[in-house]
Amino acid sequence: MKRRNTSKPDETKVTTGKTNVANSKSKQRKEKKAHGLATKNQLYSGVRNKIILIVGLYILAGAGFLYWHGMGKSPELPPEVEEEILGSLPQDMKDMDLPNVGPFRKKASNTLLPDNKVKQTESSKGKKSNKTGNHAPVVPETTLEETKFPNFEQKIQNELKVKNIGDKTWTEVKIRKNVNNTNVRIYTMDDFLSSRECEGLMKAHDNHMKQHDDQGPIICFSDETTMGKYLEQIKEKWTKRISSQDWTQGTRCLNASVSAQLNGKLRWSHSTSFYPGESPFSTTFETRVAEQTGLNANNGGKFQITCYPEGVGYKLHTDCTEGNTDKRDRFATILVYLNDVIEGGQTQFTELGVSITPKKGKALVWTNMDSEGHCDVTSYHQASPVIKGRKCILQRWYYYENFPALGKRYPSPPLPVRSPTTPRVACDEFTSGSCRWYDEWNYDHLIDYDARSL
Ligand SMILES: O=C(O)CCC(=O)C(=O)O
Ligand SMILES: [Fe+2]
Repeated sequence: MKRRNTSKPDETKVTTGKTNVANSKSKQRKEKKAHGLATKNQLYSGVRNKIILIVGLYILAGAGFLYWHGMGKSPELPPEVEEEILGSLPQDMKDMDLPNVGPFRKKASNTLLPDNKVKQTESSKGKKSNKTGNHAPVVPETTLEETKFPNFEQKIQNELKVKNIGDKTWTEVKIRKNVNNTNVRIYTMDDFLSSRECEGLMKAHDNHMKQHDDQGPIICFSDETTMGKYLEQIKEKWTKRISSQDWTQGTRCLNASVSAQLNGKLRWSHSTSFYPGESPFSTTFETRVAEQTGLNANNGGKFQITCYPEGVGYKLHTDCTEGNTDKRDRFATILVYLNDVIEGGQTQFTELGVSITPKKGKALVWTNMDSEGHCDVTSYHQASPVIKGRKCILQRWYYYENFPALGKRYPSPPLPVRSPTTPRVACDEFTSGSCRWYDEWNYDHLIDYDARSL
């Protein structure tokens, strides 16, 4: 654009010169010369333009040909990527042939939930860490019969051993803060996922979200105080006082009608989950992870795609449970950025002074626990809010000690009563813009579930 503007005045000058020199022979000669030059220039530029046009057409035709023949496709990813990744995701776990795991095992739902109100959240006080991610593992009871999973193999994942393959190399991220002792190791690798894989995953997530378009979520809060803080933040748009009838009994979730009124007023990120074996991509990914990080596929849980809009981040948390005694906990996390973010959205390890900027295809892998299976609190991290653009990531958590139901879809809890496609929004640990929308339900919002884990 700029070039065209600067060259245009020069052309005008030549034309003006031509008309003003008509009476002088020398000027006429100059004029002829100038005219000749202009004609030659026109001729040259005509030829040049033609060449550019022909070369351009060839390039276009070549690109089209290559595209048609599948060049540039990542060999690992099948063509209908969004179908492959998420197309077959079951929306409802009712039909799945899974053992009855979790807190509902062998219990009728009427014996499960006491006549509790959300106010009664003493149970949550008993939690070891109130900053553990709301997606913290929901570990089914140990009595789960292993015979139901004949191929289950007990494995311990107590180390992260990154390996460079070809020109794909890991860089160890330097810890910038003085910490006395940390077991956290952080590595990054560019282009861990190809462009096509990243785009495919985002597209799959977006398409999956569209299926929920007409289904407003049910909104759950970790407790009433937290809810108060969120509502305070939107006080210009929300004046209603929440009373006990506004909750679904036995849960920390608002009922469907109040949730619907709140919908669109709070902001949140969106997560889509898929499980090992539900798509060819899951196998491609876990094989690549195993080869390049030593993280054993059998110790991996679900896969989670999360997209954050502007203004949304994710609270400061650990992926493992602080003070854990149970080693069925998240030893390591792998996170791949699926797109570039214009501004904001860094993954920040606050105790370690580390901040990673999202970059399409880049993987970030780190340890959350020590080699004995204790959660390391120096692994606290947060997603800083996206300032401009959108941020999408793929995450998978690898457990220190695996268990039979790891990486399997759990049967959904019966409460709140909802349609099979009703999503859930979890707002906890108040930090501006830390709510998350989930396409599946776990047990975190059930008062009784917390009480059981006391
Ligand atoms: O989005 C990020 O950068 C971090 C997300 C995260 O830590 C999590 O979801 O557990
Ligand atoms: Fe995390």
